[in-house]
Amino acid sequence: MEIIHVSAECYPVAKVGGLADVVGALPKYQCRLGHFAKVVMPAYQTRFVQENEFDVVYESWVRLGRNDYPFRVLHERSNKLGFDLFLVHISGLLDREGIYGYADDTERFFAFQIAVLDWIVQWEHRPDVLHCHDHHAGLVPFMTAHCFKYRQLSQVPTVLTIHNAQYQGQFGYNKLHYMPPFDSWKAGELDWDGDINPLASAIKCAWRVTTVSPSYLDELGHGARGLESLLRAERGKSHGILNGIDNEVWDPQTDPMLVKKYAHRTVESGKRLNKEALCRVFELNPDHPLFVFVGRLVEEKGADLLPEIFYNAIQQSERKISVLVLGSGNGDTEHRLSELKNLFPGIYNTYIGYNEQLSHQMYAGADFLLMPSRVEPCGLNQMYALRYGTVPVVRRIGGLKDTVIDIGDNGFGICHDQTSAWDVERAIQRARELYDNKKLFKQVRKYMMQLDHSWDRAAQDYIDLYDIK
Ligand SMILES: Nc1ncnc2c1ncn2[C@@H]1O[C@H](COP(=O)(O)OP(=O)(O)O[C@H]2O[C@H](CO)[C@@H](O)[C@H](O)[C@H]2O)[C@@H](O)[C@H]1O
Repeated sequence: MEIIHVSAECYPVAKVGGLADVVGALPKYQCRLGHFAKVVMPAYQTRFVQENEFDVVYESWVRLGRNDYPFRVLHERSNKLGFDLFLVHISGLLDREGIYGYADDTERFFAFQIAVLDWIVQWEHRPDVLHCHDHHAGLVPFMTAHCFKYRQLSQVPTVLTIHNAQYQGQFGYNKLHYMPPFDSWKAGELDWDGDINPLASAIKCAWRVTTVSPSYLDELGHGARGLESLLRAERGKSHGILNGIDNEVWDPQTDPMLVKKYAHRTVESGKRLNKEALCRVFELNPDHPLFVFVGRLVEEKGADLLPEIFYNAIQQSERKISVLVLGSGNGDTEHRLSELKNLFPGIYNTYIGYNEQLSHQMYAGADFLLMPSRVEPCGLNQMYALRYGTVPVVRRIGGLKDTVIDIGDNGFGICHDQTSAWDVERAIQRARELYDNKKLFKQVRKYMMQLDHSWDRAAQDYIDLYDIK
């Protein structure tokens, strides 16, 4: 089967969050199952793009309104990622250092999707599936179904994977003319609530819709930033497939970013050395349980509550915990988290920014990883934590509910039901009790490191889904 993944992110080419991890791993595992999975994404100015070699496989131009943008499709030469990687290079639009957050993001991703289809439609053969990830690829199902110039692709099944329905990419009808000529009777399939909404359009037009965990699919029916009724209406073609993790990138036995590599048999000494190194850099006490948070500092992750949670938890523990935060996002949260350093030197520290290596070192060096998310479609961090022997402290929601079992239920994590400071503080207290129960703590760590969350299962689940005809 030939599967084309269309995405805005792919690790290690360009990463903002979990979308990149999934698109960097799923195709690799699909190829290992004997299929031809490929990724096509924008050519940003990232290190990976600058340091690797590419061949030009197609050249043309995209028209957006009155502007013409020449574009090139580049193919990575060495198959470095374990699948074919194609980049769409559009000068002036996509070739920037950042991935999102520009005033013309609508134009950028519109042009990207048109370029992708212009390229694919002139192939001599048809791919078996176009697999679109999130709203940046959300106009593809509409375009293949209704744009005249893509008629030859109209029979190619399209799959939409929703990694996060909080972001929908909506824009006004003043940009409708960017769309290549289409059957205007079908314009309603672009619309949601008076806007053109790429995510809603993809939910309507895609052949199948998937979410990144089964619980998230259920939750979207009553919380999806306005798309609840649409998701309920399209439930029949929707499936929840739990993400996996790339066991090769995330393996404490081989991870080159760690100070000391370790396996489940050597978890105690291995984690101790990583913890000491981390605590040295951030001036924390390695004898206290180390709680960490890694992620985007946004409300959906519960990051706005972290300053209050840490303030209270540090007092409640009589200053006998260590805390380290890595993340960036909301300016006010960043500021409040940084301020806390002045109150609790030697106990609390924070790194505002993005740092892949530090994230690995934190999963390895920490005792507990906090994820007090309000919304968590799947969550990968908790699965990385499990693999590195770090106990996840999570809210029971979305994929967190599907992957973490509380120690009270003979599991390996600490769960709480709400995203409130009180709930998280209670959970931290339970975590301290677990830390003090050395025998149980050791047992739990060893056990969770042997859980299998690799992509093998989920990669096959997607293949089974494409196969339903
Ligand atoms: N400052 C920083 N420095 C270094 N690394 C950082 C970082 N901030 C985040 N990361 C990394 O980014 C990734 C975050 O992945 P998540 O799946 O937890 O969340 P995200 O909300 O981005 O993804 C969305 O898509 C994924 C994939 O489907 C879903 O799991 C998730 O629930 C959904 O919200 C992890 O690899 C984490 O280590």
